[in-house]
Amino acid sequence: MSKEIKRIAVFTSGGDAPGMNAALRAVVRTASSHDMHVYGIYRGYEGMIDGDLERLERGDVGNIIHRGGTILKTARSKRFMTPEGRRSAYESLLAFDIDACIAIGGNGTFTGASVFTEEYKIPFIGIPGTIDNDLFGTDLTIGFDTAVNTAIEAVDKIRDTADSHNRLFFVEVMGRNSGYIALNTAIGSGAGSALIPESDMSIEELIDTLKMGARRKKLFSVVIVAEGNKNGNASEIAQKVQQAFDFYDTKVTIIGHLQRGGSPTAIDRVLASRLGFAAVEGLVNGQANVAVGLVNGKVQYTPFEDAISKEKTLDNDLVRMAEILAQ
Ligand SMILES: Nc1ncnc2c1ncn2[C@@H]1O[C@H](COP(=O)(O)OP(=O)(O)O)[C@@H](O)[C@H]1O
Ligand SMILES: O=P(O)(O)OC[C@H]1O[C@](O)(COP(=O)(O)O)[C@@H](O)[C@@H]1O
Ligand SMILES: [Mg+2]
Repeated sequence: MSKEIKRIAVFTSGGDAPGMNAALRAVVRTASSHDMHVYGIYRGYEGMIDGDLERLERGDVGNIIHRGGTILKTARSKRFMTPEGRRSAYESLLAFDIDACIAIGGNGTFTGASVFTEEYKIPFIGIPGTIDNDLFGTDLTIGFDTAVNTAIEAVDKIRDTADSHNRLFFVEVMGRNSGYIALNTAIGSGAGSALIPESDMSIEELIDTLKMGARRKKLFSVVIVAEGNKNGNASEIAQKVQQAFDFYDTKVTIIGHLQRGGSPTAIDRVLASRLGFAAVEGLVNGQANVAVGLVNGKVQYTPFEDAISKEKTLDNDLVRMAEILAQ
């Protein structure tokens, strides 16, 4: 019989993502409804190592559901990658008498949680919070929808100026090793092409596609470049294309961290609320060392091992559709 969970700690870690606050709110309020005490850990694993924890009550998470970023702050922690760092983190959790942890973060955060729970017997539940949407075991990660909406809004604006000149814009979006943001931005903004890590499209093939457009007297074009694609960054690609094909005047826009901020969309707020709620309910029902997600609209718990190691593959039909619709 597992120990009754009375005190939990919650933290945000890795890249911040819009909706993390909404998830935190749901965790605190659901846990309170089970009479648990909740501690917020500041700055992710860094704060866990330093013992930077503070009691959070229902009222402390009021007026945050609509705010981007994370009120708990976040960090990428080198120290947690070492056994000594993790030992200090464990000692902090013991000092606060923490029975279980809820980690809101991405693949790196879950990898850290998985390593930690192998070493120390404190149950963890992961809530997928990253704009990259690169986690197996959930159709959507918190922040992805907001990031795509931000990128689409940017491309809409770029279209206006691209159309007014005879210009080819390369718009670079985030997604460390994943083309989710790029592909969805391309589909939603009606871009001419997307270069994503999952596809083998070469610069030559891209130039052929652009030439086809030029033959149809397409006077401007927008190409979405995922930062993790195989042909280099947007500036390098733009330079190569400009040298080989000068029909268009070429420009580059890197959306960058704009994609990480802003008020979460309705989809992200509802997703975050559902996942925060399900994380606590999962703990109450004996779940441990799993990530919570929504698959086909239903809550699902996936062991950390699978959430980290199994690949969430892009739907090939979606890639094919994007290519057809762009012509
Ligand atoms: N193999 C690992 N062992 C221990 N901790 C890890 C490991 N991989 C990642 N982490 C921890 O998780 C943190 C967040 O991971 P990161 O990749 O930066 O963001 P995300 O969780 O958003 O993918 C890292 O800074 C590190 O502290
Ligand atoms: O903000 P940083 O530290 O420059 O990191 C940028 C990276 O973070 C992300 O925005 C989000 O990734 P994670 O959620 O995995 O941290 C990536 O798309 C991008 O490559
Ligand atoms: Mg990540």
